[in-house]
Amino acid sequence: MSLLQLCNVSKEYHVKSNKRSLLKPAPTFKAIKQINLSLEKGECVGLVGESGSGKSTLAKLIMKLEPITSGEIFLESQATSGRQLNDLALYKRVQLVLQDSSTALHPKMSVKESLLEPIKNFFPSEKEKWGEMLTRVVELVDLDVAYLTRFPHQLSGGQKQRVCIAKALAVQPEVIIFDESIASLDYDSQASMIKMLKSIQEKEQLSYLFITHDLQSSRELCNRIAVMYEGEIVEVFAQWDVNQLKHPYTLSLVETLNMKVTKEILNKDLMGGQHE
Ligand SMILES: Nc1ncnc2c1ncn2[C@@H]1O[C@H](COP(=O)(O)OP(=O)(O)OP(=O)(O)O)[C@@H](O)[C@H]1O
Repeated sequence: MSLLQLCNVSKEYHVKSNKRSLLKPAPTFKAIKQINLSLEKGECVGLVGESGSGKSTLAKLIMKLEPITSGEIFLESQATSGRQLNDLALYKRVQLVLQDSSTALHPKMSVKESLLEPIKNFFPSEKEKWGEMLTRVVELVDLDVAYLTRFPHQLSGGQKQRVCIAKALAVQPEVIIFDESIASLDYDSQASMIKMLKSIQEKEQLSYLFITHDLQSSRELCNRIAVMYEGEIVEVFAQWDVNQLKHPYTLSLVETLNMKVTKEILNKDLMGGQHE
């Protein structure tokens, strides 16, 4: 069985309606429709889709931040729903890194305090190793030790994001879900972040679910890409071969990406020309 497996997962939200009748059931909106998806050990799966397609909802369902309407999510062979797996046991194995590091970090906690928090919570009986665990995550995310005494407002967006990733790594999970975690960074910072995430993944044999609306970043990082459209996974692919892609939305994404890449190459050529 896969490390993480989603089987026929659906999520419906109740919709507020002015014309509610007591005789009819409250109207619902299907945000996630019968999704099947697996993540193997050491694999990175990209979840790509337009805004509102249901990517974050899926992350929330995996993290049990919202209840599933139907279907089941398994961590190895264990169902995560109900009381079968408590929240702490789930968070020990699966961590979520969000886009907005400002809300994820306590403004009055130094970087060191923020990083020690998950270490103390998840390894309470290993006090003698806390220092070692802290050094390990700081090194993994390539964060200068000088930043340990700083507070979030004294860090750049990229540095804050590194702290958030270090916090997730501190738990020593098996799976990390990145929900648009690098989307707010500029192009160069995104590129160095991707390189770092790739190296961490290889070193730690981690599995990633990388949620993004940017196909370029997932192309560099992911083994497989699952494309979401209106609450459904419409295509999963591993080969970047346009001839093998079927869904019109995937094709339009790849076309936009190719246009972007061509534009970047042209821009680079132009810049090169100017320097000569
Ligand atoms: N708590 C909620 N109640 C009702 N509808 C919701 C709720 N949360 C999300 N939705 C709806 O579910 C759909 C999917 O939302 P979701 O946030 O998962 O999309 P997304 O693909 O992550 O979008 P984005 O890329 O913009 O973050 C949207 O139409 C959204 O309005």
